Amino acid sequence: MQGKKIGIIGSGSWATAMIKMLCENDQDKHIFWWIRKEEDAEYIQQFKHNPTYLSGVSVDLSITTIDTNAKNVVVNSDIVILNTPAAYLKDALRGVTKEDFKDKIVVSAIKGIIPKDNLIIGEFLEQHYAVDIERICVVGGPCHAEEVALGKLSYLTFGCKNLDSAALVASFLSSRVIKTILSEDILGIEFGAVLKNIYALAGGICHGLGYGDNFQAVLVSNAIREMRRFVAKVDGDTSRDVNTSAYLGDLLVTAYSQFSRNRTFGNMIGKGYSVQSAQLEMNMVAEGYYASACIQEYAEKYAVELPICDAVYQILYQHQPASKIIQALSEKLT
Ligand SMILES: NC(=O)C1=CN([C@@H]2O[C@H](COP(=O)(O)OP(=O)(O)OC[C@H]3O[C@@H](n4cnc5c(N)ncnc54)[C@H](O)[C@@H]3O)[C@@H](O)[C@H]2O)C=CC1
Ligand SMILES: O=C(CO)COP(=O)(O)O
Repeated sequence: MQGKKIGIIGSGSWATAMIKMLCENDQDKHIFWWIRKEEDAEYIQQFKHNPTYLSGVSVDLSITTIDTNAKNVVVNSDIVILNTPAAYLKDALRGVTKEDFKDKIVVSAIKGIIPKDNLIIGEFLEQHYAVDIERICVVGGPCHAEEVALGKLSYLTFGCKNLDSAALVASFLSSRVIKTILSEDILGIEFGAVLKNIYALAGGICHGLGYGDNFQAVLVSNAIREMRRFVAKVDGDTSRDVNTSAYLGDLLVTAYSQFSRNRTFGNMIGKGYSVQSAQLEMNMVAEGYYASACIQEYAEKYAVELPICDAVYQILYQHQPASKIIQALSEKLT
């Protein structure tokens, strides 16, 4: 086995899109891919496709080992990419120890907060697995798995305090159609991604209620300012440029794209679906639903006003009528 060994933990759309990026990138490597369900692993082994997500993507089994044991994948890899929804990460890593993560570069492709622990993934890795901040990398930027599957030109931002590590990870995912950007702003990229999901959910709710593009534009304009205020409050950095692709870019793609899980989920809520029925209707996870509850605690902790996040929380968790809450929100937007 030549080159670096790269592990992927996750078997949904984004993990499958990353498998495509890795398989199409021409650097020497071997991939270890954790698949949650035994039957899916057998299917991929036989047919070289994920049966459930992005089934058009073909898996190069000459450089990919499929495994249903996450510990094996972590232990065998030099670089481990975490790619489950945040709510399932602890479950996916059951049995994996701090020792297993020792000296690895650990990459989070997750855009969510671990519910109950209320930790973004970087914090979770430091606290639960003693992963040093220099070895934690996050992947952000506007990039839908479905467009990666279609070979559409996309840009990813790799955030790491150690830019050499960010560059190393990026070098395995880049290609003619995947451009990479490096950044040291792990915290900003992580929180930006968490918040944009909540804002896209708000946009979906408004669309479902019948608000038009004029209002959506005002909502998104307020959302990026709310994001900047929040992240600056968390780390005290007021110089961050949120108009770049990892922040504004990701907010725009999630707020407007037909592929967005969060917008689709919000749209159903705006149309009157209950949270449960909207979740059942989608075979995918809208991270913004979980993040909405978690971010309330952060807002209190950092004493920062987040009117859009508050509105989403009142609709999803306090069962307030969406039309009344969005009407009240609309009075606060500028
Ligand atoms: N889909 C996309 O285009 C992008 C997704 N992301 C992020 O990637 C992360 C993964 O999301 P997706 O791949 O989109 O997920 P998805 O919504 O496509 O798939 C759901 C995933 O959850 C897993 N799952 C369902 N029930 C589970 C359980 N009980 N225990 C463990 N796992 C379970 C499924 O196996 C599947 O991997 C999220 O944080 C998302 O925000 C980031 C960028 C793009
Ligand atoms: O983060 C994403 C694209 O950058 C995916 O999230 P959505 O599917 O909600 O847009």
